[in-house]
Amino acid sequence: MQYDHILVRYGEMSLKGKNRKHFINHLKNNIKLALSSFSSLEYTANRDRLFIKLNGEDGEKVAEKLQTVFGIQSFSLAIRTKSDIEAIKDSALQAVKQLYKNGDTFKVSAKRADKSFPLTSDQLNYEIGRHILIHTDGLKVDVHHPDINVRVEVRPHATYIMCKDFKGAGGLPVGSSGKAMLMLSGGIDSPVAGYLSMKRGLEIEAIHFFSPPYTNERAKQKVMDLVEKLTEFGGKIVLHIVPFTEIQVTIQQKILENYTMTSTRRMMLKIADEIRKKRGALAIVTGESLGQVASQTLESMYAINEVTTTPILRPLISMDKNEIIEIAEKIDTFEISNRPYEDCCTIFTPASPKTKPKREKILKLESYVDFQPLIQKAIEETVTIEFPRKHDIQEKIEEDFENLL
Ligand SMILES: Nc1ncnc2c1ncn2[C@@H]1O[C@H](COP(=O)(O)OP(=O)(O)OP(=O)(O)O)[C@@H](O)[C@H]1O
Repeated sequence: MQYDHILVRYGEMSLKGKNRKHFINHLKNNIKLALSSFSSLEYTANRDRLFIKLNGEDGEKVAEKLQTVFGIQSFSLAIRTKSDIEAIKDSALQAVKQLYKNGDTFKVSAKRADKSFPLTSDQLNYEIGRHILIHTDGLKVDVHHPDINVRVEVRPHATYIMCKDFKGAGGLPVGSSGKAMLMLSGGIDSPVAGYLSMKRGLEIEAIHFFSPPYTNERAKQKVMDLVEKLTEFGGKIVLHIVPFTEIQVTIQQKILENYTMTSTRRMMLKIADEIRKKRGALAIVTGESLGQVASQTLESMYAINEVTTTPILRPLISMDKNEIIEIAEKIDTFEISNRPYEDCCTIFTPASPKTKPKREKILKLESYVDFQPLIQKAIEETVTIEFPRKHDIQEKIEEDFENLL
C-alpha cells in the first residue's frame, strides 16, 4: 500500500490564537510555491493540520522539499483510510509490513480528533497492535523506544495512518511577520542574517550595492546566486541592485580617510531606507555581529544608525564567526560567499578605518558635500530583479519532466 498523503503539523503558530488563520494562509501559499514542480498535489488545511494529497507524486521527493519550509513543526507520510476499525487495522498492518524487518519493535499511538468514534484511544492502540502482532513475524512491542511508531489519527471524514515522520524547519511562515529589506553583500554573514529573519516569518527584499568597474559582473552574479539560494526557504525574493560607484568615489575624494568607511555605511543605510519606504517594508536587516570588524563596534553602529529611525534588525549580533559559518554551511550559502570576487566595501576599505568614529565628526565631514543628488540618482538607477526568475522555474519544470521520462 502506497503513501497517498502528507500530513503537516504546524509549528509555533498554533499557539497564536487570533492570528492563526493568517499564519495558516501564509503557510499554505508558501508550501504550494515550494512544491510547485509537483503539479498533481492537492491541498486542504484546517485549524491544526494541513493535508497534502499526493495523487501519485513521489512522497519522499515531496518530503525533501517540504523540509525547508518555515512554519512546520513536523510532517508524516500517511495512508488515508475510512474511519472504520476494520479498515484502520488493515491499513496499519499494510503500512508496517512495508517498513519492518525481523527483530524490529513497534508501538501504536492513536489519537481521536473525532470523539464520537466508538473506541477510545487506548482501545484503538490495543486493537491495532494486536492485529499487527497476529499478522507479522519477528515484530515485538516496545512502547518506550520503538523502531516503528504507528501513528493513527481518527478524524470525522477519514483516518490517517503514519509510520514515517520528518522534522520540519520550525519558525514561522515567511511573510507572516511582515516585510524587511536585507542588506546583502557577497559575504558570509548577510545571507545567514536573511535566512534567520525568514525563519521568524519575515518576507525579505534584498539590496546590494554594486560599484562597477571596481567590482565585476561575477561579484554581482555571486549575490544573485545567494538570493536564488535563499528563495529555497521562502518563495519569491526581490533583489535591488544599487549603482554605488559615484557615491563611493565621492566619499574617497571628499571625506577624511579614516572616516570613509563610516560614511559609506551611512550612505548605504540612507539609500536602503529610501528603497524600504517605496517598497512598504518596516525594517532593515544586516549581517552585523558586535565587534567583528571596525564597522561593527558599538560606536560605529551609533554613528551609522543616526541616518534613520527605522528598526535595524541584526540577527547575528551575538554570534561568533564559527557559529555563523556553521549555519552558512547548513543552508548551503558558504561556498557561494567564499567565491573570491570582492564587493565594493572590501575594495574601498581604508588602511585604518576609525573603530570609534564620532557621530558629530562624521556629520560635520558630510555637511561639506551635497550627497543628496547622488543618492537620488543611485535610487533612480537601481535595477530590480525578481527571484526565482521565470525562466528558472520553466527550466526546473522541464528538468523534472525529463527526469520522469
Ligand atoms: N555591498 C553591500 N551591499 C549591501 N549590503 C552590504 C554591502 N556591504 C555590507 N553590507 C551590509 O553591511 C553589513 C556589514 O558589512 P561588513 O562588510 O562590515 O561585515 P561582514 O561581516 O563582512 O558582513 P558580510 O559577511 O555580510 O559581508 C553586511 O552584513 C551587510 O548587511
